[in-house]
Amino acid sequence: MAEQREMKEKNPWHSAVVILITVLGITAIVALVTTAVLQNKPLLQKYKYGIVLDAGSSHTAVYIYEWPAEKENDTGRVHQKHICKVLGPGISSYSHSPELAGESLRTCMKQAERFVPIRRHRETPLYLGATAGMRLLSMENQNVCDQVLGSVEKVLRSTPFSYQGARIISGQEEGAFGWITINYLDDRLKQGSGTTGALDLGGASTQITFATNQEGMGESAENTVTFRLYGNDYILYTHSFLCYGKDQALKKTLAQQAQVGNSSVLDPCFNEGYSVDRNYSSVYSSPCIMAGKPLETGYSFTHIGKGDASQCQQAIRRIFTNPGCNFSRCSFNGVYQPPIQGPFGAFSAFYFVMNFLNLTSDSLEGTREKMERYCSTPWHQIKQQHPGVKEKYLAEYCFSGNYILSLLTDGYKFTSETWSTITFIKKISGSDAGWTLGYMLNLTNMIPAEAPDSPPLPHAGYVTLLLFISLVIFVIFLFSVKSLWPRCTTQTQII
Ligand SMILES: Nc1ncnc2c1ncn2[C@@H]1O[C@H](COP(=O)(O)OP(=O)(O)OP(=O)(O)O)[C@@H](O)[C@H]1O
Repeated sequence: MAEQREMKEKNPWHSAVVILITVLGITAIVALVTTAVLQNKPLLQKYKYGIVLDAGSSHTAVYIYEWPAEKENDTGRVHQKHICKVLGPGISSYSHSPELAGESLRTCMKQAERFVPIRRHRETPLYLGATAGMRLLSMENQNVCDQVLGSVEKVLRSTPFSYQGARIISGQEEGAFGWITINYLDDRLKQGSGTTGALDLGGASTQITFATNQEGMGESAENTVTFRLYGNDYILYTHSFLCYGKDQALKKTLAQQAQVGNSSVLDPCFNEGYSVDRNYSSVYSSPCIMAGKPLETGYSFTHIGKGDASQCQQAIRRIFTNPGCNFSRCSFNGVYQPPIQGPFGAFSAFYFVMNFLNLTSDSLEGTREKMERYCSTPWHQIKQQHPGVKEKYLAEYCFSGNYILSLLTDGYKFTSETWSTITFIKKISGSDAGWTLGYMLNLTNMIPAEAPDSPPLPHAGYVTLLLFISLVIFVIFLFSVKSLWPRCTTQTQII
C-alpha cells in the first residue's frame, strides 16, 4: 500500500496513461474489425455479355453468355445465361429464298435484346458460326451460300450489338472449340489436370477431338491442333467427318438400300409396322450421296420398317468406306486416328439419342441388347409408349442408336473396355456442351496463354491475417504495459 502510494506520488499520470492506451487499443481493434468487414463485403457485381449463333444444319440456336466484368481471365466464370432456339430449319435450308434465312433470326435477336441489359448492348460482341449444313451448301453452290450469309449478316448488323462477323467455321475449329468448351466448363484447363475428349454428333457432320502425346501426331498435320492455355501446352487430335452427322448418315444408309430401285425398301433400321412414301429426290439430292438415283424407277418408293438391330448395323457399316490406311492406324474412310485417350464427353445428338433410349450408363453389351429390344418393338407400340415425342425423332431412334453404336465401335474403335470412358452429356454447370462457348472464349482472348499471376493469399485471407496479427501485437503490448497497472490486492492488511 505504501509502495503503491509511493508509486502514484512518483508518477501521478500512470493510471491516466493506462486508460488512454486501453481506449486507443479498443478503438484500433474496432476500426480494424470494421475495415475487415467492409472490405470483405461483396461489391455490386457488373457483368459483360457475348452472343454466339450456332447456325447448324438442322437448326440455329442463339447463345447468350454472361461473365463478371472484373475477372475476365478466370476460368469457369463465363456461363450460359440464355439459349433461344430459332424456329424453322437451319439457314442452309433457305437456299431457294436466301432472304428468309436472316428473317428467321429476328425473334431470337429481339429476345437477346431483352436478356442483355441495354447499357451493355453496344459493347456486346455478336458472332455467327455456320457448320456442316453451310459447308455442304458452299460445295453445292457458292453463290447461293454467299447470299444466305449476306442475308443473315444484314439482320445481325441491324441489331444494337457489336456485330463481329458471320462465317462458316471449319470442321477442325468445330472439333477443337467443342473440346475447349467442355474442358473450360469442367475447370480442367486452369488446373492443368488431365483433359476430356470431345465427341460431337451433329445433323450433317461429326467430330472427334482428344489430347494426345506428341508421338505419331506428325503423321497427319491436318488432324493436329495445338493450344497453349493457362501455361499448359496441348496437342489435340481432331477430325470432322462431313456427311457423317446423324441426318446425312441416315440418308446414306437409306440411299444405299434403295439402290436396287424397287418400289419399296425394307429397312432394318426402322421399327416393324413403320411405312412412309418417300421421294427419291429427298434421299439422293444431298451432296453426301455419291451414287445417283437408280435408273428406271418411279418418282417415289415406300419406306417400310423391318426392325432388326443387327441387320441395321450391317447396313450402317457399309457407309464407312475402307480405302486402305496410309498411316500407322486409321478410324474409317482412310482417316488417321491415334489410339483413343479418354475420358470422353459425348454431346449433341450423342446425348439426345442415348438419353431417349435410356442408354447413358450402360455397358457396350447392355447397349447392344437394349437396341435389339427397341428395334424389334412394333411401331404402333413405340408411338403408344411415347405420345409426346416428335414423330420424326421417334421413327429414327432405332437407326440413330445403331448408328451411334457403329460409329463409336466400328468407326472410332471404342471397345467394351473403353466404352465406359464415355459420358453422355448435355450441359456442364448449366452451359450447353458444344463449340460456341470455346469459339467466343478464343475470339475474345478470354483464355490467356500463360497462367495469370495471382496474389499468394486470396483477399479474404489477407484481411483475416492482418486482423489476427494486429490482435496478437495488441495483446503482447497489453502484457508488456501490465507492470504499469495499479496493483490491487485483496489481502487484508493487518496493522
Ligand atoms: N430430342 C432429340 N432427339 C433426337 N434427335 C434430336 C433431338 N434434338 C435434336 N436432334 C437431332 O440431333 C442432330 C444434332 O443436332 P445439332 O443441333 O447438334 O446439329 P446441327 O448443329 O444442326 O448439325 P451440324 O453441327 O452437323 O451442322 C440433328 O439431326 C437434330 O435434328
